[in-house]
Amino acid sequence: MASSCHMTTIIDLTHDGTVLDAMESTCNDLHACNPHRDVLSELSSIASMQSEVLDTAEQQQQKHQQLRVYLRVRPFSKDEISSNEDQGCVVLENARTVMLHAPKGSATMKSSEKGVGQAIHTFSFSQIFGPETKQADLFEGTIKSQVHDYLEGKNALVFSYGVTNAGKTHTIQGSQKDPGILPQALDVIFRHIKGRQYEKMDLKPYLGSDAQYLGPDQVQQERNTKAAIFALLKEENELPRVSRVSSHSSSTGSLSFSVSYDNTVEFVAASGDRDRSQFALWVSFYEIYNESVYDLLQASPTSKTKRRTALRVCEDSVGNSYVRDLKWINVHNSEEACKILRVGNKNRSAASTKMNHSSSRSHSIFTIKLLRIDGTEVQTMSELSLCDLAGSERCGRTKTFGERLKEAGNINNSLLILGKCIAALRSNQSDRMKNGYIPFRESKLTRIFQSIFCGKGRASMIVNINQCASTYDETLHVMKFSAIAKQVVQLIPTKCLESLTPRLVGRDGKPLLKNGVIDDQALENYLSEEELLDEDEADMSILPQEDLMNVIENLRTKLLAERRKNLVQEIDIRKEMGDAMLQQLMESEELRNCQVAELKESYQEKLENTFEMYKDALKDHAYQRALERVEDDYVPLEEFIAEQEKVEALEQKLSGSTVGSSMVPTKENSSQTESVSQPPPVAMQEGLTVSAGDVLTAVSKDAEQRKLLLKESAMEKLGEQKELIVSLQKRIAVLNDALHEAGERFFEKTSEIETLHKKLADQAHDLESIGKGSLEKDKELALLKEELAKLSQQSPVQSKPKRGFMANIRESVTSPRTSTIARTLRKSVRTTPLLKRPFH
Ligand SMILES: Nc1ncnc2c1ncn2[C@@H]1O[C@H](COP(=O)(O)OP(=O)(O)OP(=O)(O)O)[C@@H](O)[C@H]1O
Repeated sequence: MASSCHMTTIIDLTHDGTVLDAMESTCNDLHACNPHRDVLSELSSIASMQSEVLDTAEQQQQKHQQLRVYLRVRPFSKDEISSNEDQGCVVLENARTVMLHAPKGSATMKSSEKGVGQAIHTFSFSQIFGPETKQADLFEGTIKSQVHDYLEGKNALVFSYGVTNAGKTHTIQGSQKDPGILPQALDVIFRHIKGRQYEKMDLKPYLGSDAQYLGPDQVQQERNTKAAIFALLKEENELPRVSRVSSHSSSTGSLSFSVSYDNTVEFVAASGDRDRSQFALWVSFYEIYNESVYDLLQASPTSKTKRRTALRVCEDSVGNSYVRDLKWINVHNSEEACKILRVGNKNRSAASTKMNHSSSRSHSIFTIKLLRIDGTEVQTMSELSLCDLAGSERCGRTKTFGERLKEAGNINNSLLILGKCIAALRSNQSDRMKNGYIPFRESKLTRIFQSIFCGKGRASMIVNINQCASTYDETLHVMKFSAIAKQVVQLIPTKCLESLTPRLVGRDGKPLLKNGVIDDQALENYLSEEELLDEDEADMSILPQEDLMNVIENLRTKLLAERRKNLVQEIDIRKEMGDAMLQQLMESEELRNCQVAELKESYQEKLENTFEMYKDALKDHAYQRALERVEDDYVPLEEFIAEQEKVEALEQKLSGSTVGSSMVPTKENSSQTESVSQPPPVAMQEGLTVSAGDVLTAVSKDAEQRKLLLKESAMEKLGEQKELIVSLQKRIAVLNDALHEAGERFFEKTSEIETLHKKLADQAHDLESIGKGSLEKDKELALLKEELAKLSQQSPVQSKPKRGFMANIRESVTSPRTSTIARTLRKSVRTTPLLKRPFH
């Protein structure tokens, strides 16, 4: 089997020894499949810190306070079984360990087959709840202790996390027969405060952690608001009822909860010493969609054009975040609370339908604030929030575009920031010296629950998964995220509870209560929330003036320091950027110079070669011409020497005959003489009477003359050749100049050619559009022709003039255009090879 040859990753975060390796492998795998790589670097750092063994007492305590992360596995639906989703991907090893086997075809399996990542992963949780787990058991095993702490005045936050359709809402809200942890918690709370309810409705949660005293008119206003909200359900004519026989039940209208959980007795017993206290319960229900907060108790506008009002997240004077203008409704029993839940669900689905998005794309938060009141004094105020997170699937899978992409981005972003905060918290906790930045303010979700993560309450997470093979990769991603979340240790200082005592504030920022008695003067000065809230972000106006001045002074100092820091940073950045730009400019300048030099060199070489070629050609030509001229009159030297020798021989012969007797030339001799010296001496022709001495003299004179003639002609030719050479040299110089000039012109022409290239491209483009236009015109013409043909058929009398008309159209529409195009085409055809011809 393929999976057997792949390595198994054990991510057992409860055993210190294995943590390091496990986290590292988690991070590696996340790198392979998770787009949020920056979180992962932070997560890797957690892994390294985990290597420290938790064995001191303090660390042991921390271990107990680790963020509790539970796993709930949803059972298969019938459809899923029939579509072969059950491929044994999720195997529960024991109550704390689960093994994930990548199915065939999943990205994880493909990666592991390529040698990246593993096909089998093991994860451990605080507790695992299998598919058969009952809702009551889940409540018992998960948030029961948190609800207990809540009743004692501590804050609690529960996240329900997982991909869409994994069972998050089922876990929180449940169904009619199977109520989730929220109705069960409400049931427990109301059973706890039964008979001790503060009925007056005049003490209400205010800002982040304070309480507000309401005047009679304001109380009336609260009643009206509550009635108006409940009225939204009246049309459905469902009366919620709580029936408790052997089990406890509550209703949310269409959701009629039957709560079988019955462990509230222990809570009541535990708080027996506080019997004198009374309790007021206020609830709110809101959602965070696309990084905007919307009150789910505010009916969404019916008009399509009207938008829902987004609420602002603010901080009070002690840094507690709260949603400004959020509706808080005083509820007296589970039914009322569940009605609120139902109204919220209704508004949520109405808004999502109107906006054309699935409600699972928003985070919904149901908050219950419990005020413990002694007389007229609010002793404690605790908060229980149940947060049903949006589906955790990523963009790639959902194939989102436009608004959906933004939405998916925001969902992923808030979950990413949640992950970042968790990682940063863990990192800071591991290294006491470290005080790293925790990006709470980067998403609405983390900003609202910042105080809980910072020790003002306990958080837990219920991770929901389905076992479907088709969603395996997403499920693995969810598991890895939760493995990291489980590493967060929540340090909750015991002193923190004292600071939770809510204050009632007046106009001057002083508490309305003095020693447990309402200060009438302060009450008179009491301003409405609207008047107090000048600032959007932090409601500083509720502070005493002195404190306010201090705060302002502090802020001013901080601002100055921050500005200075910014200025220095800006200067540094500017300098850095300037240097970088200068460097870049210099580099590009150098590159350009090199290119120019190279180009110059290559052209110079080409020019020199061309020049040499021309020079050689000219020399050759000049030489040939000179040779041609000389050839006509040229007497070869050998011939000349042979002639001279003959003359000399003749001279010798003649001198011989002068010494002996008078020489009578024989026929032979005369013919010899004739052949040797031409023309023969006149005396010889005249008769044999001429003496030999005279003949000799005449012959030698003739030879002398011939010599002189030859010499003169040779000298003449030499002079001519010299002149020719000089003139050729001059011509070469002229040609040199011309070549230089040609070189320069070549550069000019090259740039011109480039421009022409561009023009040509433009013209080709124009031509194309003209061509298109021409086609259209042709079509029109064809239509016209058709119409004309039809018309001519209809009225034969007019056929002659129509033909002429058509011919005109053809001539005026077709010919000029065709000729223009043809001309342009011809031109471009002629131009192209010219431009392409290389320069020699
Ligand atoms: N433990 C369970 N037992 C039986 N049915 C369950 C369980 N968990 C979920 N379901 C059913 O599975 C379906 C999907 O559950 P649910 O709507 O809670 O998923 P979800 O994660 O909240 O989805 P979304 O993100 O779309 O809100 C519902 O029909 C629900 O009734």
